[in-house]
Parts: sequence; C-alpha cells; structure tokens
Amino acid sequence: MHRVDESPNAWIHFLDAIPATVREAVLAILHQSGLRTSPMPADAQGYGLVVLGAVDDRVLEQIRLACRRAVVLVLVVAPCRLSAAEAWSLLRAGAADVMRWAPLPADAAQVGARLSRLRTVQALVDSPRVRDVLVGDSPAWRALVRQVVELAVFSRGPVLITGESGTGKELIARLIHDLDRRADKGSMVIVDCTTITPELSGSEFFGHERGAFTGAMNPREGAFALAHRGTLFLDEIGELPPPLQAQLLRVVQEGKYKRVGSNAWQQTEFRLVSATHRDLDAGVADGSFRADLYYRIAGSICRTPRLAERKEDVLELAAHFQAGFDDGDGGEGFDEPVRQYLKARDYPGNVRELRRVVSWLCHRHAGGGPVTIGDVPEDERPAGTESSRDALQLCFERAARDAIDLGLGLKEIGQTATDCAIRLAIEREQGNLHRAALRLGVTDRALQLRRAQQRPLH
Ligand SMILES: Nc1ncnc2c1ncn2[C@@H]1O[C@H](COP(=O)(O)OP(=O)(O)OP(=O)(O)O)[C@@H](O)[C@H]1O
Repeated sequence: MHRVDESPNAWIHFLDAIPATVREAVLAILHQSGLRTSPMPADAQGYGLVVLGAVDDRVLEQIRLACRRAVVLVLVVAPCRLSAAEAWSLLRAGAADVMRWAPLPADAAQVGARLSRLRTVQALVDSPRVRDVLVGDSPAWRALVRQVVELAVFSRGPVLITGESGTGKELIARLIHDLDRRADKGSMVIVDCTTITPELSGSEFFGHERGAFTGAMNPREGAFALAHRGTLFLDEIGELPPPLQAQLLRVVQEGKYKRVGSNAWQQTEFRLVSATHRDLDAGVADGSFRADLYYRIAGSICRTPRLAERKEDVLELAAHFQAGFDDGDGGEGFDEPVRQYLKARDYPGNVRELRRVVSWLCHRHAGGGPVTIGDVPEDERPAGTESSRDALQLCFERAARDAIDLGLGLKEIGQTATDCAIRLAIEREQGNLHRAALRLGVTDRALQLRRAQQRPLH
C-alpha cells in the first residue's frame, strides 16, 4: 500500500454520472492511503477533488465554478476516455491538474503527493513573503507567481524571464533566490549584460589572476565564482553579443571555467536566472542569439505580462507604492476620480511607470486624507480620455459641432471617428494590429476590413 506522507485533507465532489460503486471505491482507496476527505462545502475554498466520468459543457461550467476560490484536482475515472483536447479544456476551466484514475491504491498516493505539492505552493503564494513583494491578484499575475514559486522551491534548473521593461523581471529573479531553501545558500549576483564589453567580459564573468593583463594588480573573483551556491542573475541577456554568448556555454552547462590568466579549471554551482525584454526565439531564428546558449538558459520560461494585460492590479499596486512612499504627507488612499484616472491611464513603461505616477501624486499631495484630482500634474490631466466620461463627452460634442458646421453627414462623422480611433489604437500598440484589435474590442479580421475601407486622410 502506498501511503501519502502528510495525510493531506481535501473536499471531494462526484459529478452526476459516477455510479455509487465507483464513488465508494474511490473514497475507500483515498482513505486507506491516509487522505482525509469531506464533502464539498457550499462556497468551495481550499483544496478539492472533483471526480468525473465525462467532459461536456455542463461539466466544464461546474469545474469553472468549483475553481473560482479553490485549488482543484480533477480525477477522471474509467471508463471515460479523456482526450487531450478535453484535458486542456479542464485545465483552461481552472483545474490545477487533471489525472486519469483507475482507481488503484498507487494512484491514491499520486493524488496525495500532488495535493501536498499544490498546498505547499499555494501557501507560499498566499504568504506575505510573496504577496507583499509580487503585488497583484489578477489571474494572469497569480498564474505567473504560482509558476515562479513552484520553480523556486522544487527545482534548481535555469529560468529565463521574458517580458517588457518594467514588468517585474528583476523582482521575480530576487524572489527565486529568496525562496531557495538550501541550507548553505550563497549570494545573488547580478550582471547587467548591457554594460559588459568584450574587453571586460572575461574578468567580469570569470575573474582574473594577478598580472593577467595590464592593470590587473590583484586577483579578482568573477560573477560565476561569487554566485557559487547562490543565484546568478544575467539581466538583459539578449543584449550580449554572439562572441560573449560563446564564452558562457561551458560554464552554464558544466559549471567549469578558467580565470583570465590561469590554466586551471574552477568549478562552481549556481542557479542561473536570465531576463530579457527581447524575443529570443526570433533572435535564434535570425542568428543574433546562439541556439545552444538559448536552450541552456531557458530550462523554464516565465513571461511577465504587460500592465495593460492586468489592469485589475493597478489600484492594488498603486496602494502598495503609496504605502512605500508614505512619509506622513503622501496621502491615505485615492479619491474616486483619481482611482478612475489611474485605472484608465496608459502605462507604456508598465509597473515602473505606475510607480513613478504614484510617486508624483504622493509628492504633490499635502495634508493626509486621500490623494485628490488636483494632485495630478497639469500636463498629465486627461483631456478627453476615458478616465473622465464628462470630459470625453465634451470633446466629442466639440468635434461633432465642428463636423456639422462643416456640413458633414452622420455617416461621414461616424466613419471619421472610427478611422481616427483605429489609427490611434494602432499607434498606441506600436503597429501591432492584433493588440490594437483587442484594445478596440473587435476581431483581427474586423480591424483589417475596417482598415481596407478607410479613406485616405486629406
Ligand atoms: N508585481 C509587482 N509588485 C510590486 N512592484 C512591482 C511589481 N512589478 C514591478 N514592480 C516594480 O516596478 C519596478 C520595475 O520592476 P523590475 O525592475 O523588476 O522590472 P524589469 O522587468 O526587470 O524592468 P527592466 O527590464 O527595465 O529591467 C520596480 O520598482 C519594482 O519594484
């Protein structure tokens, strides 16, 4: 009999089609394995098992509901022949994992092990140690944090973090190091690859012996030695020119390197975390980034979302930054128009830009109480942006009056407004038509058709 280690408990829910005999068999095996179960509570939270025998739209909806507040493992029992597409749809509905189940005692141990892994990860994700650092509650952000925590705690392989500037890549690298549980943990060493020149790279990365080159008065340890038993963070690795990429291959793979001016091999062991805002797949395709290095640094890939993809987090992040700036006069919370302004504003610089915005709001604010609309600097005030419906209405009114005075008809006014919105959305998304379509709430195809119908500007 396989017994689970920590006698985890979870609620369990059987969907309609499961016969009573199977239910009893499942419960008996789980209990024999040391896993304690209780019926699913009305507002399911915590950890749960949903046992099902078929996947259809109704089942997916039930999974979606069950997963709203709980971490759910789906067990699919025979004779259901779960297809790969069905398994993915269960995952997309929110399941933490999907297991086909005989049910046999050995499988019960697997269920227990998975539950205890999910529990460890979730407990960390919800802990102040993580929540107070990687702020945000949007689904996109929570999914990333869960991935990061699991990688940090249960693996020591290389991690590549990709994402636009200001999205929290360095913060994630620091958390990975912080969560490393080894007893004799070394330091975190950060190398900004944009500052590494071919002349300096050898010494920076590998260190040098005394007299290795002119000016090398004393021996020096390089980044790989300093990161021994710790974490080496190679920031902006996409900026490293190909000859320098080649230098890193062996040490990244085997942990072996030679100091400049020495013939002796040194051994080091570290967790490699790299970050880039570049698309390294494209770099590999066009030859600017070495494929062999790419596969060595990208053991796992974490992609940080743009702030525009997690607008739900803006106010929580703003409150976090405000608390950090609080020197007594920075305000307590934000007045409603300011909240609307913060939510509606664009942040091309992502979270870093939001931090800057909150910083000037707090600096302009005086006298406690919530930050008010007058604290928004003049040149930052929304002139007819969606942050103020009234201002927007006024702008439209002005433009419509001018159009009517010019003798334009309704069709032409509507078309001009649409053309203008399309042009601006494409500009805002730096020419990315897919993102522009998302921003305007239309399909890619609808955007293309509209563009094809656009009249040239006079
Ligand atoms: N989820 C978050 N919670 C709290 N602060 C965040 C979050 N994401 C980013 N920040 C803050 O935003 C700023 C930029 O973050 P960070 O330096 O980690 O971004 P980055 O992606 O590494 O940027 P770059 O590519 O420009 O180096 C920092 O002040 C950081 O504290």
